[in-house]
Amino acid sequence: MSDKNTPDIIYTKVDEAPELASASLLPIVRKFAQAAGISVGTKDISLAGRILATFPEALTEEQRQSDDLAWLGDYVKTPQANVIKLPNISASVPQLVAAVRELQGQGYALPDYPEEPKTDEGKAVRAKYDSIKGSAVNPVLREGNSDRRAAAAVKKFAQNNPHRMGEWTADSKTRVASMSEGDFFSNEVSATLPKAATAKIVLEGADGETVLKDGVSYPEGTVVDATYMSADKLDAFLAEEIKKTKDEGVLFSLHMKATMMKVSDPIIFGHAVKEWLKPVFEKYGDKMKSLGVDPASGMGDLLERVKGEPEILAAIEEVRDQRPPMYMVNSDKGITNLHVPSDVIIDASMPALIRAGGKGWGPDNKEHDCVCVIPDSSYAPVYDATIEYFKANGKLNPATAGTVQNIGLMAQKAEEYGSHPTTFEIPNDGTVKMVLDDGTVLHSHDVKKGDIWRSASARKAPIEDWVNLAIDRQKATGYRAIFWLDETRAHDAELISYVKPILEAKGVADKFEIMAPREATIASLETITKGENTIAITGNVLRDYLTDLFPILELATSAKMLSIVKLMQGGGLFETGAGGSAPKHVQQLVEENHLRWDSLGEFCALGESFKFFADQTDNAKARVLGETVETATQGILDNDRSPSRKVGEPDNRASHYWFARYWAEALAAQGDDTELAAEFAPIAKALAEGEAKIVAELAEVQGKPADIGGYYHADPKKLAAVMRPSETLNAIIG
Ligand SMILES: NC(=O)C1=CN([C@@H]2O[C@H](COP(=O)(O)OP(=O)(O)OC[C@H]3O[C@@H](n4cnc5c(N)ncnc54)[C@H](OP(=O)(O)O)[C@@H]3O)[C@@H](O)[C@H]2O)C=CC1
Ligand SMILES: O=C(O)CCC(=O)C(=O)O
Ligand SMILES: [Mg+2]
Repeated sequence: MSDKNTPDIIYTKVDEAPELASASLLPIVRKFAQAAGISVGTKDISLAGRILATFPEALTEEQRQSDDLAWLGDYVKTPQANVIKLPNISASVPQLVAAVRELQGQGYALPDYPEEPKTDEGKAVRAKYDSIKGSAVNPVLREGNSDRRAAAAVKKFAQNNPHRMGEWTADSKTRVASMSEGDFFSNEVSATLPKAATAKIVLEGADGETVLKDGVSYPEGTVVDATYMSADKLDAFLAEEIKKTKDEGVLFSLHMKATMMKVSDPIIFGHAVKEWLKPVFEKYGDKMKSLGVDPASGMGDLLERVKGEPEILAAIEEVRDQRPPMYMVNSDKGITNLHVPSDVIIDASMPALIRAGGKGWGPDNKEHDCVCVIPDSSYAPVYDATIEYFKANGKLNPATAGTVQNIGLMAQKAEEYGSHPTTFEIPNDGTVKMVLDDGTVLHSHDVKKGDIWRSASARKAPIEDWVNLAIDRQKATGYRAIFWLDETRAHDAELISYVKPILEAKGVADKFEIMAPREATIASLETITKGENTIAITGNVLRDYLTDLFPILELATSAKMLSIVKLMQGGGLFETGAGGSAPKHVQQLVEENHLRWDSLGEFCALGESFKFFADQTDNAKARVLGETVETATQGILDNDRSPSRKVGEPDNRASHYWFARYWAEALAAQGDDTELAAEFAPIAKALAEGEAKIVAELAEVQGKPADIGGYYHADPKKLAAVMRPSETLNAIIG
């Protein structure tokens, strides 16, 4: 736990593009922070780091690694917590397996990921790996609710420099398809617990009672939901949509969140793989099972396992001809939507498609309209309404559009994103019951084998904190404020029972509207189309979806978002942007030594973190650092120093040079702290004088492959060499 040796600010060590960027940015941050006596430490929450921390018994003394995630999980519950959280990989099974292989290849004697463990030992290893899988980091750190918005300067920049938007036309065939019955939305029941309780989840079937989960405890006032998705209805829906898509002559696409919804969504993804290849599974199902095929791991894994089976491969080819063309992840490499469950992630994929005018890439390497299959209908109406709005009104104009900010209920594993431990693929027909310790049957559903049943919950303290945060933000901005809650949905109705009395008690009920997601989407689009602003006050899933959707439409990317998590115990967690770890960017760096990652999210978080530190500790220098970070960020925008997407043009590393330079110049120019001004004047001068040389040194390395010594577990020396190629800059930063 934290003690006097705990660094003042924790900067997380993560994966993929943001970790590459850190190799260049962090030395700069440390140098500047040091001048104010602020230490910046790192904690490793990367996928590889978490794997190594989980298997100390398999490693040598030198190879062992501390469990930094567990440490951070405690630290975020302390009032002094100050964490800059970069995006990390939420691993699907294929990614987890690849990371283990890479580490084994580097000499770490880790056990293989057991596909179908039979022994107790195998099952224990599997359970450990499963705890690393999916979204295993964010829910642990997010001990507060979410406040995501574009900083005023960022929004202004986007309006003055509008990005390209694809055209929307009324005759677009793009549409959203969701289940109309049998899904999580239709089957949901919800109740608020009048007193603290412990629950047991059981399945009563023909051969007695099976305990699915015991000892789930909830404090008083928790909203507890239960629901299920019918496997039969899901399959029928998928079959129907595959057929309709073929008739409509557009691309078939499936959009899931298999990372964050790590139990339910890979299963649903697996149903889609099975339905797509139905004739193959009917004929060769047993053979494929014996080869270890698990549809939930995707078509990529499946093809790898059947590559020695010409008959099965021929059958797969034959099916392809009967199917509609599929939305592609990489049409050059033949990677489809159904290859890997974590390749197409709904929060990023749907906005990108919408921004492109409803287009996705087909197998012919051309853009086409798409059917967007989002099986559960709880949140699909947001995308459906957006698409219909643009079909009717044409694309959004980023030069004039207002902004949609978000206040999201997130703390303490709120709602669906905390439901993995209480999600089950039902083993036999029967009745699932949620039974409280006083014998009350809280919820009950008749289910069939293969149905996906889950319970989600939201606690009282986070809900109240969320409503109060919304009241604060509305007061600070005066914007139109909408709670995206559907009074006809069981869970939302319970939340509304919390929301209304708080608004009334505070005398602000007239400042807020409550609308179902579809109506709220239309109202928000109408508001921003007029150039006005609105705050979307949402649950956890819509927090995630909307903070990619609106930024991608308004700013071209969610990487530039300010993303603050005001921790409920007083600390601050500063997320860097609202997007992910951009795997494609790593490929580009490795192939042509160009990193197009934009660190604007890091810059925004850094400024907030310094200012928060200043407030907590009365460290006036920290405030100056925070304010000058903002000036530097503004300089990056005003002077167009953000990274380019193309090799040969300034990239992430060059943007860091400019960030350091503008930051040093701002520190040298300010009058609040003469010591800092004196210290940074010569640094600013050296950076300015070295400009031509530094820019040339950074440009020179591009265009050739770069070796970083690993994808999931890069070699720190090689990484530093690649990411800090300018001797002149390094000499100044040290
Ligand atoms: N907070 C967190 O920890 C989060 C983690 N993730 C994880 O990230 C991984 C990838 O997720 P995915 O859904 O593909 O989402 P990403 O946001 O990583 O990728 C979508 C696209 O957005 C663009 N992009 C995102 N961030 C930046 C940036 N800083 N600078 C420039 N462009 C950017 C890139 O577009 P282009 O390629 O066109 O340049 C990128 O390909 C997954 O493992 C996921 O689990 C996802 C979301 C949040
Ligand atoms: O934790 C994850 O897997 C993704 C988180 C995410 O997408 C978000 O918070 O915006
Ligand atoms: Mg997201």
